[in-house]
Amino acid sequence: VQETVRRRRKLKQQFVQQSTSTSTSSDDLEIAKPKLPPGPTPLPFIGNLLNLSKYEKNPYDGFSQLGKKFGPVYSLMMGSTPAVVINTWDTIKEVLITKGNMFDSRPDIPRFGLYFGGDRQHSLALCDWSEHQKRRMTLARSFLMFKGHEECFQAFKENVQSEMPTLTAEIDSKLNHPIKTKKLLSYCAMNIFSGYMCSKKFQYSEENFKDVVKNFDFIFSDINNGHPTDFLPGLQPFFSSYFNKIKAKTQGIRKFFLDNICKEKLEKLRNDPSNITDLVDACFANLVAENKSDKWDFETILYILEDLLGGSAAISNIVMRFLGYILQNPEALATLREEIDSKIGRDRAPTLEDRHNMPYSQAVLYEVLRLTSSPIVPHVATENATIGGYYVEKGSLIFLNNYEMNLSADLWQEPLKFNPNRFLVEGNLKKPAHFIPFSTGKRACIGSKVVANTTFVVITTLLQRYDISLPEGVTPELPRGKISLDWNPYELIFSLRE
Ligand code: HEM
Repeated sequence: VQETVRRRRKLKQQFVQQSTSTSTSSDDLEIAKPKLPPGPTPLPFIGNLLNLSKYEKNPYDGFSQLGKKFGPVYSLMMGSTPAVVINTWDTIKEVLITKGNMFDSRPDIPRFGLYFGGDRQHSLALCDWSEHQKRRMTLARSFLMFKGHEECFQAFKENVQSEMPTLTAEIDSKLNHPIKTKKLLSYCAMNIFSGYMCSKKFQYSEENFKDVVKNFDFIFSDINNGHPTDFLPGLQPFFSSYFNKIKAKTQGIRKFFLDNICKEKLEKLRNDPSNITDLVDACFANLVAENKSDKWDFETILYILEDLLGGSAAISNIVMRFLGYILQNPEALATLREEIDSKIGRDRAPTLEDRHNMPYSQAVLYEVLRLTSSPIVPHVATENATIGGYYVEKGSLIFLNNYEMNLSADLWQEPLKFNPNRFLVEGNLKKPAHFIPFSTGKRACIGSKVVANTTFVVITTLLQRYDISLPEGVTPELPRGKISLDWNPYELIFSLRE
């Protein structure tokens, strides 16, 4: 502990010296006197992990509780890694926007590499920022955020809508009985994603496809939960079978895409390099780029595909949560139905364009996201810096407490109550600036539009066609602080509407 404190004092001194040597005005000299954030005293080896141990299921709740004692910005030692927790909108903005370039890395957690063939830099979400990442994200964003890409939006729209008859046919074959709904929604979401990104869809009955979707859900759930080795890497030898399981599952996923998508796609591109019809083609175009520095290797593309297709697991989980909440809130369900019946009716299928005309359905999604309170992936300081006037050393982990932004009684009335109307003002959708379920700034989520659009079409299709209920005695468990639910969290019963 003394060593850590000594090291941090030395770093602070260096930082102050650096700042003062380049300062010219008295204002700059003021800025050059930051104080260290307060925080609980760390123990040797484990740091402050004990302070968080009783919040194992939702560490961000723990971050909020410790904030009541230590203030809105405080320091922790996660094992031997220094960390800073920030609990206010002003400091979150400072990290994500004003000083975004100083906090754009990700933590070096052993599992992060394991998901991506041993190197987390292969991942879009878990890598540090780099020129290579910028190029990958520019390409991915153009396909997923649709900005200025009307043809992408149209292709996505056709994909989502054309998957709905497959989903309803599956449900129709099991009417009035409990159905493993999350499983069906996972197949549906994966087909929408692979249809759109790779121009390829699969049968829900294909064994390989079923395995890969289940493996993706496992990995997604694993990422959503913490693990003892994250901050105590010395424990890795005790978890070798768990690590091997992750390795086997991710290798299986990669092999599936290699065999079922990439080989075919490469062949097509070799025959006609100008024939670019989807995101995989656009990635492969970089494989054969003429300028050497623009070239991507085959692995890069495989991992991009894996990362983005894996996003489909977020969809099935959030749709399950959406259904779980409205089934427990009959008033919201009735209002949602009324909106569907009045704006779409019963005679035509819902379309993506309907979304902008249906603010209540959007407000319900916001309320589901607020109560879910999925964390922002931790950022890492790339240089010595300050947050809220406190000194933060290079390499510190930054926990941006979204849970506090979503559930603080200072920011919301009756924060634990399910009330979509809080997002409506005179019938129009309104969201407070501090509500950022997809984060903001240079590392913000690029899946937000895909989430909003897919969830909208799936939910409206189901509610337009079916009465949905929970089996007798079942109450959905909807844990906060993560998106993922179990593989079969609760079954649902569908019957055709009168
Ligand atoms: C309900 C669903 C989802 C939620 C709540 C969500 C939320 C988030 C959040 C909070 C971040 C971290 C941003 C930051 O560190 O500042 C993130 C990153 C990311 N998300 Fe999502 N996400 C969802 C679904 C998706 C989907 C479906 C995709 C892909 C199709 C996706 C792709 C990504 C990527 C690639 C990043 C990394 C961005 C970067 O590090 O530069 N997300 N997401």
